[in-house]
Amino acid sequence: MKTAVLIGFMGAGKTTVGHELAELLGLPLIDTDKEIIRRTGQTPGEIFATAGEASFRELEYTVLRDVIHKGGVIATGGGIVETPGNIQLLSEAGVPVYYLSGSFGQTLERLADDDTRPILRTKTLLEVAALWRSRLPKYDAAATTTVQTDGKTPRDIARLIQIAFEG
Ligand SMILES: Nc1ncnc2c1ncn2[C@@H]1O[C@H](COP(=O)(O)OP(=O)(O)OP(=O)(O)O)[C@@H](O)[C@H]1O
Ligand SMILES: O=C(O)C1=C[C@@H](O)[C@@H](O)[C@H](O)C1
Ligand SMILES: [Mg+2]
Repeated sequence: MKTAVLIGFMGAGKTTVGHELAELLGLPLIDTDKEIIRRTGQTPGEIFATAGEASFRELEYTVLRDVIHKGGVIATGGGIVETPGNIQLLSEAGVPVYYLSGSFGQTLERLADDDTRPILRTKTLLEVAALWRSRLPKYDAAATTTVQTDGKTPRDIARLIQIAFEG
């Protein structure tokens, strides 16, 4: 079965676009955050608060390693590029990796009323901006294709990816 991976910052739309893309491609959707919840019974927020971020990153690596060869649309967590082992898994698998790239303002605006991201709950805006700056080159390096998302609906974005994927 074919595989397409979505990466990008929190709020980029990986989960939302992932649903649309999976439907368009007729593939299952695997969301690494949801898979972690399924396996542990805890949300990312709960794991960050109890076991800590390092434990969450280990779980995230294990999930990506387990699913990368299964086939399907893989919507990753925003911090997937923080673990070098994940970058290696993606590059060794040789699968297309789509980076959902938008402006800082539009991306974070989508999460204004959302308190489920532990990183946004515990960091100041300046710290989130610093995280954004430090992550952009990592998304760029891990991606095989960058998709601009500002002003586009999730369906539009999924269609653009479908065209690139079916090439
Ligand atoms: N292109 C878009 N246009 C408008 N709203 C969007 C778009 N993409 C996502 N959203 C909205 O933004 C919010 C965050 O989207 P989503 O959960 O898909 O982000 P994510 O990239 O999966 O984030 P995370 O890294 O935290 O998992 C949701 O409320 C979603 O409906
Ligand atoms: O950007 C991040 O580091 C995160 C994004 C979410 O998808 C979750 O994976 C978790 O909240 C951490
Ligand atoms: Mg998501």
